Amino acid sequence: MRISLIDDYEHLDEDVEYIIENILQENDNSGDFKKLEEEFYCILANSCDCIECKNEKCSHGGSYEIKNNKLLLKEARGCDDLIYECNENCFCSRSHSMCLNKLVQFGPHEGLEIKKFHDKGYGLITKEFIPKGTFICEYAGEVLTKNEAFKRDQLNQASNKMNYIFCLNEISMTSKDEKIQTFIDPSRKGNIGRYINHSCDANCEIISVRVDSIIPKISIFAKRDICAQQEITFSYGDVDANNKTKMCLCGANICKIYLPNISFS
Ligand SMILES: C[S@@+](CC[C@H](N)C(=O)[O-])C[C@H]1O[C@@H](n2cnc3c(N)ncnc32)[C@H](O)[C@@H]1O
Repeated sequence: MRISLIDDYEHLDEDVEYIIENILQENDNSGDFKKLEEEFYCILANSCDCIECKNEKCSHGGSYEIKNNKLLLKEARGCDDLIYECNENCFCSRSHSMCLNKLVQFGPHEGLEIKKFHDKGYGLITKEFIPKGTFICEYAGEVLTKNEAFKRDQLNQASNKMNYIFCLNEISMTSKDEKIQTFIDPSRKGNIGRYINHSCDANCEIISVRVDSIIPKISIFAKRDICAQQEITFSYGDVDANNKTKMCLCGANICKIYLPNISFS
């Protein structure tokens, strides 16, 4: 755990454990778990040796920029750009020099609040104005194997429970045909991100950010300005034509009527 990560949020429900970063699921003695465990504890070796990581010249740089004294996601960044933040192995960390490539690793935005909605359970709102490009929080929980995610999803569906499992799909850099899938479940152990509801006209987007692990951090950024008291939302994905089970209650004009389900393909 990084000492610099500050997260003072709490769950309202005592049955849910508050964790500030992803943790690995329990060992189920499967081969898939062994592989996931290796990835989870593998440290990324791509450290930079900049005196000051101020811009694209840093091997990690170019994704964030300072606007009105705030470090925000850069407007002009390419959609396919992967974000690797500087980490403890970088020269900037040892020398405590200027670094603009550290954001997600410091923890969630302040001023978020869990609010009870009458129709869709809890949701997350902001007490203050949030400018476009602000990092809101990570969607942190248990990192699962695909098999475990599938099993938990089946149980959730059978008991008509809320679904918290998120599947992040990334295209491999080495083979375009290969998909990298990361399954995060904050239903039993998670952070403040677990309260973010879906909207068909979401004000936030998901961006994968890596700091010192191969496992990406599912990071939620504001994709437009968000006013005080507004609900924070992101899109859970596309609605699967063969799995229209839950009604979407986002209330957007462009609502697609059904809530997207997790896709395992
Ligand atoms: C990640 S949780 C979000 C937080 C959740 N509302 C709670 O009370 O903890 C996802 C679940 O919230 C509910 N939900 C999220 N967005 C929704 C929406 N737009 N319409 C209806 N229900 C929604 C669904 O039950 C979904 O399975």
